[in-house]
Amino acid sequence: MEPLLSVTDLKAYYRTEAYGVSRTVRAVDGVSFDLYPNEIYGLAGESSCGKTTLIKVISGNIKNPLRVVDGQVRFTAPGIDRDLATMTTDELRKTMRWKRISYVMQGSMSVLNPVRRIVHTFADIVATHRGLRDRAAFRKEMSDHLARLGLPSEVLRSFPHQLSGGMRQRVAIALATIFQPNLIIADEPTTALDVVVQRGVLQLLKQIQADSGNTVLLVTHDMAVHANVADRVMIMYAGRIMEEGLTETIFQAPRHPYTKHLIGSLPKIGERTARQGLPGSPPNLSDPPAGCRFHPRCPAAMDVCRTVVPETLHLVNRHRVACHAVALEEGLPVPEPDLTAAGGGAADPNRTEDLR
Ligand SMILES: Nc1ncnc2c1ncn2[C@@H]1O[C@H](COP(=O)(O)OP(=O)(O)OP(=O)(O)O)[C@@H](O)[C@H]1O
Repeated sequence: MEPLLSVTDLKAYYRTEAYGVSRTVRAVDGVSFDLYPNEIYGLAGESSCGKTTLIKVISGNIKNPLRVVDGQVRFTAPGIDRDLATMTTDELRKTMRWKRISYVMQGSMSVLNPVRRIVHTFADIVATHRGLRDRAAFRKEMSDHLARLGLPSEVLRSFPHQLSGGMRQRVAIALATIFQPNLIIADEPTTALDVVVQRGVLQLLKQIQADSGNTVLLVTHDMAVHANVADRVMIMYAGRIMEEGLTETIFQAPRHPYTKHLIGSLPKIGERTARQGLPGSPPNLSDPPAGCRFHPRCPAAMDVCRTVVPETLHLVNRHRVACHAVALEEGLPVPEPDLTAAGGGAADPNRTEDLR
């Protein structure tokens, strides 16, 4: 099957200037992955690992100081085959936003206007992106759409503040699916909600995906959400992909030490002792460590990890992992440490690269 979205060697950097000193933050640094029709793909990783930057690029929200430095974001669906990284913001807004790619974010108030009834927000979006002639037909269409999602049509007459947080988030999902987009990007969609409400919202996302056969890119740091909802999961750390695989593989047989740590830190029922955190914090991406970016925190780090960027290994069952220790476990050749690399990232091929 052909991917809906094929991201190839994407590099997206922030270039900032303060007190005459310029800094380049390598937030997404050589990322490649494919999203297929009819799947929920989970994107996981701690704060600052580059999740938001990656979805900014995919959703066409590229503004100064963010720049796409290299790579492709190819979107292929009936009637369209384009590299999103080369499209202008205006073109993306007119041809892709809502109709092809829609976006559900944490706390829906940013999409629901607090001083307007919900029906008006729906009408604005439809008027802008499809045109709105017959108001009665529009109301019927919206009521039917909400009914399909199990939502009462009365919400259309409400103001956002009259609804609970969970209901607002369901309305935001309804809004994002009006035009049956090929891709729904859900960015921490349940993070602000309590666990019971969270379950209902995730159930709705799953139901929509199953009914329409579209693709959901689910972005959250919460591994428990991925375990419950995603078909495949990708783990990012410091702007790079550490591991990707089917959800059951990632949770039952993780290979990368970082993935093992993320899964090991999930609470278990009946457990009374506190879980051990991983010492240290994600690196400063304007001066990332050489070699594997996880090596300063990795319990399995070897000399080679400090100087040579690990290649991505392709294991069975669509499982990918970038780790020298895993290569060793697999009996694959592991490079010698690069003795010419002098700390601070000199062995990182991207360090000499400048913004184009
Ligand atoms: N506008 C900006 N200017 C400079 N650096 C930025 C900017 N926005 C983000 N960054 C940096 O880019 C890196 C990746 O950030 P990003 O927000 O993509 O991570 P994230 O995984 O989404 O984290 P979070 O869950 O906290 O949003 C971080 O080092 C962050 O400090």
